[in-house]
This record gives sequence, structure tokens and C-alpha cells, in this order.
Amino acid sequence: MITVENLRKTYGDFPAVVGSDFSVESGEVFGIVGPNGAGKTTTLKMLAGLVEPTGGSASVLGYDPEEPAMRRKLGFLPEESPLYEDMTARSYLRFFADLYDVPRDVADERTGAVLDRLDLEYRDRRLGDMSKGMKRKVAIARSLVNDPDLLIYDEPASGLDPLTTNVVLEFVRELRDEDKTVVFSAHNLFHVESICDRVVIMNRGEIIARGTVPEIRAEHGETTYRVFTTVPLAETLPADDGADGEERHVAVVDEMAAVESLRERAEAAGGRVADIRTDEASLEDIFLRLAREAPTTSEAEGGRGGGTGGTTAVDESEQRVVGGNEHS
Ligand SMILES: Nc1ncnc2c1ncn2[C@@H]1O[C@H](COP(=O)(O)OP(=O)(O)OP(=O)(O)O)[C@@H](O)[C@H]1O
Repeated sequence: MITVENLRKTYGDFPAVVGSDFSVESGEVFGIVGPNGAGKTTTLKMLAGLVEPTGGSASVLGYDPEEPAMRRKLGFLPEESPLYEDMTARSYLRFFADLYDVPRDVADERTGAVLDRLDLEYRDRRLGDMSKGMKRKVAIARSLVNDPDLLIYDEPASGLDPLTTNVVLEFVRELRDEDKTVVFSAHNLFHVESICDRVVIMNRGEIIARGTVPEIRAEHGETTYRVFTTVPLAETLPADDGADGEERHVAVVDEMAAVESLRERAEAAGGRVADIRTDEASLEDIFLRLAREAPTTSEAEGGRGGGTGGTTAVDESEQRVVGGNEHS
């Protein structure tokens, strides 16, 4: 559905995306995750044909993303959805239906079903009078007006309250059940961890880890073991007594060989290992460690200094949605 090879974007001499390679299979929910300024939006805009890459290639739905035909088959949700404040949700969605040549009755039914699932009432309210969460729901409905197979969502749940976040993420998960493919970005790792089939983690323009969440955890996460013994050993600390009132001591180790060593020494001291608990690193832990450790090509080249922040100038091409028209 999507193949990306050595995709790059440089703004002036600033490398926003440095040689990305990944593919997205049909029917997947694929997450691009990273902190502010990591290059997520730039990547998504290149896939949506809204930003021209500086190098490399991307194939989306079998098209070069620059081809207008591709955009007609895509649903793109920008990070900040520009909405016409004076329009009602209903008239706004019909306006987009017209642009995509979708008959109004079909569009009304399609977007109405989306808004029902997203729990949005007040469809005749002015967009300017809607809350941020309500506007986001209208923008999501807009992304589906043309019934696309592929959805590219930039931070769909950013800035929403926890309840609305859950509604939106649950909706994204359900899109997969309808054989849609979803690529979305997030800086909140919890969002990706809960709904993505596969993930790439970006930092400072580069992909620093990839795979399913369990794969990333297996490759980059440190599993630690809390080993409870019934006798004190050199590296144990006192712990609460066991349920049976038996004395307990605990040591935290990060490899099975150390667990075995504790077992042997506990037994040699007349005790035993009473319990072992495994603590798996969260995606958040892994991300923080990788981000700390990752040397960046761009840094080596002196292009991207430290820090992950930066201001994001809105590219004019974001306004293009269908064909070469300027709107939205
Ligand atoms: N049009 C532009 N002109 C110059 N620099 C840009 C432009 N767009 C993005 N950048 C820079 O490129 C880097 C990557 O930006 P991008 O918006 O892709 O990151 P992001 O991961 O989506 O961040 P955020 O989570 O804050 O949206 C940032 O340092 C940003 O300032």
C-alpha cells in the first residue's frame, strides 16, 4: 500500500527527514511516533503529496504521491484541521462531498454514520462555535467523505480530552476492521502502543526503531527481574514478608544468569528463591533510552543541533486536498 525508500526532506539546509525506509501493508494500522520536531508531519505530508521530497521515493496506493489521482483515493487529516468557521458541520461536509464528486445523499449517509460513531450531535451548529474535540470529529468525517482505502492522520488525538481521545482512537482501531489502512502519527506513545500493528519511532528526522510493539520491546527493551529470596544475600534488600509470613528479601537483576546465581546462593545459604517477577519496559521507557542514545547523521553533519523542538511553518501545499484545487 505504501513503500518508502530513502525518503528525505531538507528545508533550506535543515534536514527534517533523513533517509526513511519503511512499508505499510494493506489493512494495517501503522504508527509514526516521536517527539515534537521528529519529522512525523513532514513524512506524512510527503506521503499525502503535500510536500515535495528532497530525495528518495515514495509509492502510495501504487502512485507517486504528487499525482492528483492518488489524492482522490486518500483521506488526509492534517494536524490542525482548517475549517470554515461560518459553515455548519453539515454544509462543510457536503462542500467536500461536492469537491470529490460524491452525491450528497451518499455523502450525508456516509459522514452521518461516522459522526454517529464518533458521538457528534449538533451537526447544524456553526463550526466556529464548536469545541476542539467536535471540530476534530468533523475533520475525521471529512477524511472519509470519499470512502478512501487509505487514511493518513496527523496526530488525530492531539490536544483532546481523555474521553474524546478514547473515542477517536477506538474509531481508528475500528477502521482497520473495515479493511481500511491507517497511517497516523502521535507523540503520545500510549496511543500507538494500544492500537498500532506496527510502529516506527522517529527522532530528529531519523527512524531509530521499528516493528510491532512486542518486537521493539524484545529488541530494545530491558526486561528486569525482581527475585525474592527467603534468606538475605549480598545484593538483596529487605522486602515485605510473603503471604505465608515467610521472611523475604529482594534483588533486581537484568539477566537470567543472575537469577540462577541468586538461586544457587540462596540454596547454599539454606533458603530458596520464593518468587520471580518480570518487569517489561514500556514503549515510553524504550523511547526515552533510544532518544538519549541515538547518534544522528544530521548531528554528525552539523545540520540538526540538539533538541527536538522547533517551529513548524505551515506549508502552503497543505491547502491542497483534491487534484490541484486550492481549498480547505
Ligand atoms: N515548512 C518548513 N520550513 C522550515 N522548517 C520546517 C518546515 N516544516 C517543518 N520544519 C522543521 O522540520 C522539523 C520536523 O518538523 P515536523 O513538523 O515534521 O515534526 P513533527 O515530528 O511532526 O513535530 P510535531 O509533533 O511538533 O508536529 C522541525 O524542526 C520543523 O521546525
